[in-house]
Amino acid sequence: MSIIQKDIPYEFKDASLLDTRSFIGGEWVNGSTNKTFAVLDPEDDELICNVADLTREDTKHAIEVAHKAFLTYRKTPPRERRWLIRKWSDIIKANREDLAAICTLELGKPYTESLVTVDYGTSFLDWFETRIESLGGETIPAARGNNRIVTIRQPQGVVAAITPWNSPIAMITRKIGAAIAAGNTVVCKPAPETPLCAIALGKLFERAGFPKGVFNVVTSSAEGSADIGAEMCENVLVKHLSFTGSTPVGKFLNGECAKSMKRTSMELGGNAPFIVFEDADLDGAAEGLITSKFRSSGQTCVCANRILVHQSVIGRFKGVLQEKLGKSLILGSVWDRKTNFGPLYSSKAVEKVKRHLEDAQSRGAELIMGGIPKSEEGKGPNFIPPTLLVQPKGSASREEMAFSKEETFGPLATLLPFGTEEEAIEYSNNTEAGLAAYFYTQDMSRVWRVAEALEVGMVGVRVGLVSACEMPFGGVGESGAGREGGGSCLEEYTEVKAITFGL
Ligand SMILES: NC(=O)c1ccc[n+]([C@@H]2O[C@H](COP(=O)([O-])OP(=O)(O)OC[C@H]3O[C@@H](n4cnc5c(N)ncnc54)[C@H](O)[C@@H]3O)[C@@H](O)[C@H]2O)c1
Ligand SMILES: O=CCCC(=O)O
Repeated sequence: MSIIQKDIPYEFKDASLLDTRSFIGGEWVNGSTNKTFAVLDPEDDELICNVADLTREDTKHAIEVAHKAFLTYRKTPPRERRWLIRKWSDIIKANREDLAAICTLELGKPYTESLVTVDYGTSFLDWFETRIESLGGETIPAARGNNRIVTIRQPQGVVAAITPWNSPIAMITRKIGAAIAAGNTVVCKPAPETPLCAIALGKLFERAGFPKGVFNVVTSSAEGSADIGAEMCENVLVKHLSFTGSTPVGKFLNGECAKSMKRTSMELGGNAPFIVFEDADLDGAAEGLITSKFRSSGQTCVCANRILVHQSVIGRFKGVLQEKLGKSLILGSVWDRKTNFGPLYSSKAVEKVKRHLEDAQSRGAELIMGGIPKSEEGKGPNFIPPTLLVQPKGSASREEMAFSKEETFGPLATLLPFGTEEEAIEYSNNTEAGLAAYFYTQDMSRVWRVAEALEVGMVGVRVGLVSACEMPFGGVGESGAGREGGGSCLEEYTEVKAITFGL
């Protein structure tokens, strides 16, 4: 019997991937209190199912189980770990469509886009697999002639992972895959809005043949998350907290972990500038902006948020963008294969976009297309169409606009005119965040100058998408610390041990 309490236009090939229980030590459990929390469909806010709401005690148990598993899993030879990661990836690929459907159901992401998300998620596992056997140390010439120094890399132990709703497959494979590939065990708390993808990944993990307790999923309600986070930060068996989510929560958890000097990886919020210089290819820049701004309906940490267009081309750029927006974004049911633009994940998200839109308009920005639909014309309670505004030259200071100070996390693009390169860089860097930045120019010396001047972890030059498993993903400033993916992806989850030999 399906756990889904509503009708959806999709038939699962393997309905056993859908479960409402947590996964601890290879067992599927309801938690000590048998309490549950509701998971809603963002397309209509209807109930999908009720999922096990675990407690701090349950989390403590999961950490102990993961620790016990670590004591043997850490000895698993690299080649064996490699085959296990490969098998997990292959099994996910074989269940690609069902997993995408689960993502569509709980995140409201259009089905075709969810397929891309599954592929993005498995790309990390495939990448980690290639790195496992070369995760070695170094030989260091010793100043004392009768000494020899070598380093080895060892896994850390239990890694606690906390993940967000906005990318419920890739944010799990990106951190958990790396931790497990490096020989650690994991307890993961997925976001309360999207626990079903994490549960399904647990089911597929189980089938890959890993020892019990290597990957554990602890589901919890929004109200219970702080308690689970407290256990993860305070339990001495946890050696590393890997968090992806908002900056305020990340700062808090980082502070808690500092009390026991736990290692942390913090992938936090962004506020990406997107600059179109006067010599840019406007077609390419408009396409890049659509990708960067409207991917996942604007709900990614690397989405363009502050869009600067040189004052001499802003009129032409607006026209090109408007035309391309009308052609490339297809709104409709998230189950329709043609749809590539869906609702926001919740009414909370709608409220924020509305606040940013009203704020921009109150400061003089002109609405060109989109806007908040009236309830009778909307495609569901959480739907906002691609919305474009232009700030006329000379009106209120752009630094005061709400989106200049915090990420909108929605499909709202306000074009801001600028005059000089220095002005564009100054505005771009005028934020506590520092995750991604994008710019379009044809001038090679400007490419280097601007790329070096932007205070961020990732720069896109003439591209609207930088995310890729082989690129080190992460930010500076309040966007976090540490990198996921890229060349040092597994090193993040190891400790270096130096061994000095006397001859
Ligand atoms: N830098 C990146 O790689 C990256 C990737 C995706 C999302 N993000 C950021 O994530 C944010 C959106 O995600 P969100 O709204 O789910 O963020 P959030 O911080 O509200 O929640 C993230 C996770 O933390 C949990 N959580 C919340 N309070 C907690 C606490 N006190 N203790 C323990 N866990 C707690 C939530 O339940 C969820 O699982 C955006 O700011 C976005 O930019 C960053
Ligand atoms: O939202 C943040 C992650 C999205 C990505 O990896 O591109």
